[in-house]
Amino acid sequence: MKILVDENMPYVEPLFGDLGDIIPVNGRTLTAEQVREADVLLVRSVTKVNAELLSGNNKLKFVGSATIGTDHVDLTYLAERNIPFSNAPGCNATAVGEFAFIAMLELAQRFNSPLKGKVVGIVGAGNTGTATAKCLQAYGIKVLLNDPIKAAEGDPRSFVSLDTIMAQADIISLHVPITRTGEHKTKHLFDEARLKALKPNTWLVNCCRGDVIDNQALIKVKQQRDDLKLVLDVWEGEPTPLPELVPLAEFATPHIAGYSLEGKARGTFMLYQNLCQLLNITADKSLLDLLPTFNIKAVELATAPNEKALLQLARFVYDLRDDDKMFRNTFLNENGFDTMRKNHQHRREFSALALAYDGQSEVDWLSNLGFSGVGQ
Ligand SMILES: NC(=O)c1ccc[n+]([C@@H]2O[C@H](COP(=O)([O-])OP(=O)(O)OC[C@H]3O[C@@H](n4cnc5c(N)ncnc54)[C@H](O)[C@@H]3O)[C@@H](O)[C@H]2O)c1
Ligand SMILES: O=C(O)[C@H](O)[C@H](O)COP(=O)(O)O
Repeated sequence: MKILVDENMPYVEPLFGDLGDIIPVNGRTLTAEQVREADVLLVRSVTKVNAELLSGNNKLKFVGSATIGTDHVDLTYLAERNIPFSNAPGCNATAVGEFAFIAMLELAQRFNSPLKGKVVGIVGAGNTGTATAKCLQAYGIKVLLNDPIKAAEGDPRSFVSLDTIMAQADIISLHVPITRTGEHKTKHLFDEARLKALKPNTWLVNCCRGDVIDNQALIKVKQQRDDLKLVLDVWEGEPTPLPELVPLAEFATPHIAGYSLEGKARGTFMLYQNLCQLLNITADKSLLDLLPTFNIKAVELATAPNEKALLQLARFVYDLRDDDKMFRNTFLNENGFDTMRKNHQHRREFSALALAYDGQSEVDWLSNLGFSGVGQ
């Protein structure tokens, strides 16, 4: 069996090695010719999976995408051809939630404006929005959720309108899929008018899809409003963001909010489980065996951490400043955006770090945030 795999998908060899021949490919430049003989195709978000790519292949048994988003896949075409497909919903939700939370802590430190006491509006209350809210609520932050689709479906959480978020939130974090049609379309949800209407000193975080914000309008508005602070992980026109926009963001990264080792491993593992099910094979590998041990065994806390100390703990797990610096220095190089994504592998999730502390009840919120071993 020929298994064609995006070269940026980790842990493929230990999971799929027994199932067939693994052929790594560049997902961004993948051609129909390369795909012609594949039995299985495993992609990430940079591969457009459509008739143009697949019409020359008549033996494909499975297409998997190790991602949450499916906007790069023509699902109708796959269904018409009866090619089984699965993505990996939720695989990197914790990574995105922690990324957004850490970015907010970093902004708070940089501008000497504590996160504690602020109100955060989450637009899109699915997997990644909920993971972000979980971190914020563990830390005692008031969260407002906007998701008209979930509200209509009867989700029992409280929801508010986007206008309420615009009026009340100090920080807005975006977690919607990109949709271009329909009542709730998200393309340019934040257009020039909405960007101009952001209340003074708003922090805007985008780690969903670049074109949820009109990037040209963002440049225009930000150039007139120094009070707005931006965290941008995703960009219109990836892999070539508008060069004028990058310096206007406080933190800028190349679509790696979901790139924790755990998140990436989970994505590949979910596809492994789905393919095994399809082939009627027992999935006997374990996700835990894939991850390396973390290089810090445990951190002993003398007292419950204040916000500055919390940021220090978070930086042990993931120092966003490193990625921001590297991105600014390399994004204009040839293939700079993709090279940084390809080589990205140092980041862990809070659960990788064990904390030791005597008086457990005072720091329950740290275990709610996701850290391990609190109070042991
Ligand atoms: N930067 C990254 O590395 C990264 C990682 C994972 C996911 N993503 C992106 O983030 C998106 C969201 O991921 P998720 O796992 O939370 O998806 P999800 O499907 O679990 O949740 C998305 C939510 O957005 C809601 N929604 C849709 N349109 C809306 C609108 N107009 N206003 C408010 N809410 C709306 C939906 O009802 C849904 O609940 C993905 O589609 C993907 O594009 C990016
Ligand atoms: O939708 C997703 O899951 C993310 O956007 C994904 O993590 C992006 O990473 P890629 O698949 O491009 O490596």
